[in-house]
Amino acid sequence: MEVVIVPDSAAGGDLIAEAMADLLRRKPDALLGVATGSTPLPVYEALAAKVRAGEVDTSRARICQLDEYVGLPYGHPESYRSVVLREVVEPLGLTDEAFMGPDGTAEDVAAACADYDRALAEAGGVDLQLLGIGTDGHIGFNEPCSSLASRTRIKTLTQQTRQDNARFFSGLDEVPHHVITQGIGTILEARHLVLLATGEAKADAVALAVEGPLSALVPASALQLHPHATVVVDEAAASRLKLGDYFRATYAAKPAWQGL
Ligand SMILES: N[C@@H]1[C@@H](O)[C@H](O)[C@@H](COP(=O)(O)O)O[C@@H]1O
Repeated sequence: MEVVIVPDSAAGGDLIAEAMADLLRRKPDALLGVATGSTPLPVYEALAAKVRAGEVDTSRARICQLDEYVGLPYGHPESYRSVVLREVVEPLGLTDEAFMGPDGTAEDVAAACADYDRALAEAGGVDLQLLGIGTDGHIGFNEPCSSLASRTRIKTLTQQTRQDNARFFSGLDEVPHHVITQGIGTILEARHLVLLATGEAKADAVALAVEGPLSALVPASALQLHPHATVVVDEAAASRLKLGDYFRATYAAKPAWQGL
């Protein structure tokens, strides 16, 4: 696992957008897995700016969702499908054709989950999966004690996560209890995992994920199992890392040709 400590969220966004652009220059139809929440927005803004500046062509890029609420009506502004279309697909000038996600409106949720895992595999697998982290250490919507081998499935949100996400809804009661999320096993199949965490509120979760034991209690610790995992954190999110100085020195000495 590589840990990169950046001064602020904008620098983290630039760094990851450049990694995505670099991937798309090598593989124009790369499948990019995207995350929702506030944290990844600087990544999407920086990537869209690169497209406008002619630095990268995303016209053949493919985008896939990490997770979804169950039961929000199609077109609900806070369904993750709507969020990803609004924040990623449209700004990159892509159409719905380039986009795939699990069906949170399906009557047969188990079948929708299995369908999504199959669709990801048939698409050739995810090339780069961007992740955020919940304050409880979740990735996607894999809450604490999710199996490290889990596949895409339905999960029940913790009260903490529902409270954290209530800001996107008119109140806590509006936040669904159930979600579909790529499993931890599914996420680990992506070729490159990039987790972005910013702000003091994520510092404990980051320290446990990076330096704690591998544990289902901290789902993000599963990144320790992945051969190509990059954790990008700002100073506040890095503040509880014991090895912060080592991570800084290692990144400062990294040959530029290696990229992320
Ligand atoms: N399912 C999403 C996660 O993918 C995201 O990482 C998390 C943190 O969001 P934020 O970046 O807004 O803190 O929120 C939700 O739970």
